[in-house]
Amino acid sequence: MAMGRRGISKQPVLLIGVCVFGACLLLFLFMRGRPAKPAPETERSPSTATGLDHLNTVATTAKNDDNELKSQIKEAINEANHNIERRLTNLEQTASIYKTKGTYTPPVSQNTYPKVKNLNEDQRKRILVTGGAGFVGSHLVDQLMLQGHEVTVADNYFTGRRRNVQHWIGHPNFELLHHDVVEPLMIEVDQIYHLASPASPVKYMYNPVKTIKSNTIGTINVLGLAKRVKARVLFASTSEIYGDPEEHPQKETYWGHVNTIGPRACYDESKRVAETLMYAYSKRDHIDVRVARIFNTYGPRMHMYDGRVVSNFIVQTLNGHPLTVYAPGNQTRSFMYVSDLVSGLMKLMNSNYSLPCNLGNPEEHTILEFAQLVQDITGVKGKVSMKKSQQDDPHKRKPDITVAKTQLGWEPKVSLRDGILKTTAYFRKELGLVNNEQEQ
Ligand SMILES: O=C(O)[C@H]1O[C@H](OP(=O)(O)OP(=O)(O)OC[C@H]2O[C@@H](n3ccc(=O)[nH]c3=O)[C@H](O)[C@@H]2O)[C@H](O)[C@@H](O)[C@@H]1O
Repeated sequence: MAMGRRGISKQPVLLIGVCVFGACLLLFLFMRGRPAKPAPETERSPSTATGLDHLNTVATTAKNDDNELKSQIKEAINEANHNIERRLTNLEQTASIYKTKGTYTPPVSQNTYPKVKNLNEDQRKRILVTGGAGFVGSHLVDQLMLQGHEVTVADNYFTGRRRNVQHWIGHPNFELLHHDVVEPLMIEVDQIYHLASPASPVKYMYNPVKTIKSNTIGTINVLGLAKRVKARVLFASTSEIYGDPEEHPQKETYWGHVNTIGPRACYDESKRVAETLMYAYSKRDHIDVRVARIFNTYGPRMHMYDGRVVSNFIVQTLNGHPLTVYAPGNQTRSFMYVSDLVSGLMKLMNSNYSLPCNLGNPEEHTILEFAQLVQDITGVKGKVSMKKSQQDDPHKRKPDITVAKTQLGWEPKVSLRDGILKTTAYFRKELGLVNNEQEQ
């Protein structure tokens, strides 16, 4: 019996041995048969890359020495497994931080930040910027940080980008939350700049219901937070609440002319409701509110494919493509550089003025003139390609900024020429037409 058992038990061992050897041989032949074309480094994790390179080396050097081959392959597989386990542990740690804190700020290798002011406890405010990773939001965050405040950014990254605030990540005064304002947020703050909303017509028309939710439910959530923690709120409203205006230039007292069922209504009407909510909460719950009606703003950190006219024209010019002008071309806009807007927003927030306030540059141009200006300023000649008109596109727009001048002592400072030059320099970099060092 004993002899029989020993005889039977030898067979599976032998079988397993043959299988392992066969598998290794197949792997060896497979590696040898593969063309020597490694995947690009960016597509491979370091652990996978190390493991595969090792296997390749083993497979090509071991030749006929099967035992050596087997043990080296085993070693390579162990090493790859070990690396995978290590990376999994790291990911699990990250996930558990995210689960408990609702946020995860990865460590950054750099520890040099732009120099911020050292404010004492009384002067330093805790400030929330919704949409703070967006084009305007990130410039505002820069100024608030430089002034020495504690800044929390909440952004869902629909149009915002982490890279816009990358330079603050890890700073003790800065926190970045991946958060959509349609969900409530529970934090302690003294001031809220509520900027979260898509702003380019192309982007806000992409999902009209989502745009409406961001501006209505999002604003209710922000006002709810303001009520709980007694924070002052500034809402980023827009010149679009005037619709296709019948009064020119537009004063804050003008009630507007909006097509409630047109393609722009999701933005225009939800911004109008948001303004209404601001004053309804203010009246009922005594919340301190500010409403900025922002006119066409441009500058660095606009997305290359944002879709608005300034980024479109500059990128088209630099790419040598025709400039797309929507008919008729004699519609007008007044363009403000982003740093002017940021100083206006901060002045309004810290003023005693609580009624809506226009922030814009009153210098008005037709779109055809603007196309010519972009070419003159950049020094690159291009063609104009006339496209069919956009439904409900406002025919004219120009802010009356008397209120901002008298109540805030604010007016724009950056000329269109300087602003376009700075923005062009930014897009040159984005397009890879110049390296970073050259531009700085
Ligand atoms: O800043 C504002 O006051 C508001 O206006 C903008 O809307 P709009 O003025 O239509 O912005 P653009 O998309 O830049 O268009 C400006 C004009 O240029 C025209 N355009 C746009 C893009 C293009 O490639 N070609 C072109 O001729 C448009 O038809 C429009 O007449 C945005 O909707 C809002 O973010 C903002 O609140």
